[in-house]
Amino acid sequence: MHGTREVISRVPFTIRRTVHWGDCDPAGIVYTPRFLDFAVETAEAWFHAVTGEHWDGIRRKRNMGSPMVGTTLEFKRPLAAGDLFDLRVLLARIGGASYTLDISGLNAAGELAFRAELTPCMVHVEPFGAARIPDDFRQAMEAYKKTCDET
Ligand SMILES: CC(C)(COP(=O)(O)OP(=O)(O)OC[C@H]1O[C@@H](n2cnc3c(N)ncnc32)[C@H](O)[C@@H]1OP(=O)(O)O)[C@@H](O)C(=O)NCCC(=O)NCCSC(=O)c1cc(O)c2ccccc2c1O
Repeated sequence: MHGTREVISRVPFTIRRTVHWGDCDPAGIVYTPRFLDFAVETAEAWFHAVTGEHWDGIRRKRNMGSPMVGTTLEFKRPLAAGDLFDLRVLLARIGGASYTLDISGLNAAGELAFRAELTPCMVHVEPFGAARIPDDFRQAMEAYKKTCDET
């Protein structure tokens, strides 16, 4: 397949992606900062799929944002140009203002290539500050987490 990105599962939310030439360093394997891009792009798509709202929509309609307050990355196996890999999203925690996504990068053999934990925090833009996750988003996240936990 020469595709770039496609959603292959809604629960758990999973994106299949190709490693592009431009994702790689001169050694031909994915360059470290690209992994954070992969994870954040996936978090953006997950948020839209689960809440029905795009990040830009929360700014325009609710005067809110969702900046990251914490990230961790672990690298287990290299990915090379041309490789297909999956980004699978589990919702590890739903807090007051923040929540934590556990994103696994799985190679074509289904092995863990990398893992990212991302913690976005809901904020009000004006005046700027942390905000409780809105009830409709919270309900959607809880339903997603419950379905994943049961699967
Ligand atoms: C976001 C802040 C304003 C929060 O400040 P405050 O002091 O009020 O924070 P609290 O201590 O009360 O914590 C709130 C909440 O976050 C959890 N938390 C805080 N730090 C961490 C951490 N290091 N790891 C994990 N979790 C953390 C804390 O436990 C609380 O959670 P509860 O669930 O218990 O309520 C302030 O921190 C701030 O302004 N930070 C800077 C944010 C930033 O610049 N991020 C980096 C790049 S910007 C970005 O990523 C981004 C920006 C946007 O505008 C977006 C808009 C829309 C979508 C995505 C965006 C985006 O990704």
